[in-house]
Amino acid sequence: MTSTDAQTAAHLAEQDKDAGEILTLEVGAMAHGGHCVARHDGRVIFVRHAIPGEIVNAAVTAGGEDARFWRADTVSVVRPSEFRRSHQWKLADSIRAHASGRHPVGGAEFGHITLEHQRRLKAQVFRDTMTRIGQLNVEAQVVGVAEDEPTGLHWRTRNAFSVTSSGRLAMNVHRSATVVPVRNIPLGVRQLDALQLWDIDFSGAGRVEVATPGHGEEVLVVIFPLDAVAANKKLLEQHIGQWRKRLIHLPSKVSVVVGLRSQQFGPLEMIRLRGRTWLNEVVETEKYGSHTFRISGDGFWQVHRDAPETLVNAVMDALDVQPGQVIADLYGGAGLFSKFIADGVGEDGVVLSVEASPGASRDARKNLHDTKQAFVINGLTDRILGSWVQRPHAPIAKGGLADQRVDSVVLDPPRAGAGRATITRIHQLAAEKIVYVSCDPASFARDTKWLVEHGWEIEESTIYDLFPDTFHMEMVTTFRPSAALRQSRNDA
Ligand SMILES: C[S@@+](CC[C@H](N)C(=O)[O-])C[C@H]1O[C@@H](n2cnc3c(N)ncnc32)[C@H](O)[C@@H]1O
Repeated sequence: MTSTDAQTAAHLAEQDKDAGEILTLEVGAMAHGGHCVARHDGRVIFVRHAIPGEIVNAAVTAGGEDARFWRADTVSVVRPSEFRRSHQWKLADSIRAHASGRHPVGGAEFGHITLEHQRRLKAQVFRDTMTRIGQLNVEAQVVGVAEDEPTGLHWRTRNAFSVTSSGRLAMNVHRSATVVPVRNIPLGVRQLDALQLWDIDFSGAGRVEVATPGHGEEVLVVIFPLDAVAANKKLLEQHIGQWRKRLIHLPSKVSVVVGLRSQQFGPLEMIRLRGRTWLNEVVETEKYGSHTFRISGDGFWQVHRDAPETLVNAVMDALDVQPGQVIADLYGGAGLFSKFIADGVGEDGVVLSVEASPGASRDARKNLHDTKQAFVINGLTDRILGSWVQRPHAPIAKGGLADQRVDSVVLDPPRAGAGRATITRIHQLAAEKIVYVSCDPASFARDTKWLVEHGWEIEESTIYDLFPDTFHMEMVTTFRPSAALRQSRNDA
């Protein structure tokens, strides 16, 4: 143990009586979540900021006699991997952070690994997760975005910040409420750093979200007040007055709103401080044309600057849309896929875009208003599917399918996946094809297992590296009915 490692042990032990012990570990495979699996005295330890095959000194960050497993952060490397490089972001670099007596911020846990090897590890994590949870052997290739820098930096168009007690933008330490002020975001698009939001005092805010589209100059800043501020009208007004003054010097293309939300999926009340409550996102593809989308302050949008184009191409290629088809776009957001699918099915076809958030559904209605074949249905996927399955003869506006059969289903659920009930209902639609867009291998593996139990087979699966320098990945997978499922449908 070096003297720096000893300092690390001391500062960790101050915060958690079980933590702080420095262990020398030979680390094994990368697991889902961005940590390598190691063993010490018969105990499993999840080690972050390491690379499979390395020997590292790691400081225990969560321990305890009764814990099923411990967690540890690499603080120095005894035998480095040939794929190790110096971390791209000082505040997220575990080795430099612990050497200066603090924890690294979360969000760039693969920054110490060469981009090529990050992608190999993502393929391995996907394969292992599919075997362990999905009980299936699936190989998928990892495809990067062609324009990505070899460093894996400068791609995030959506960035969320905590706020320090003195009002500065900050990032959270992994699994912790501890915040670290930031003065740049290396993973963010360059336009974000240029705004210098770090110099602004956001006192009174609990969170600040910044949307900086990959293509264009518009920016939307959403300030979420602390609960105590949101609950006190006079205090809120005071802070709004201060934020308005402090943000006055920002370029004219920067819109700022205050966001107040009372419940998940409830509408976001937006108080406009300057500019608009939404921005435009332009999606240009060579094969499927271009569209502009209006995205409000609380609306979901794919995070990598080139993710919308990449996923539209992948989903449209997988669907192979034909004129006149009926296609369900579940978890449809602001209508990204629905808009391109609507072009493909044409006026004789139907697109059913299902989305739970009222704000995103409002955006979807605006984005799809000139396509009469597209219907935006606001509600929970599970409930809408239940209604389609039970009342297929009812008109679409009354919760039915107007007697039409769904040809293909696209689903792009949040990280938690779709869940068993929703998967069963999707199966009951008896479509010819399911295209599943997933950002989480574990929930995807679980949902796949249920689809396979219902008789579906994977035709093709591709992993898109839309989150470089992090452990996250995006999968697009096409499922087809197996021969047995087809037979049982014919027999029915
Ligand atoms: C990963 S995003 C995908 C959005 C869209 N496909 C896109 O690419 O822009 C998931 C979306 O599902 C919505 N959502 C989450 N849970 C839902 C549910 N149970 N039913 C319907 N929509 C849901 C979220 O509001 C979000 O817009």
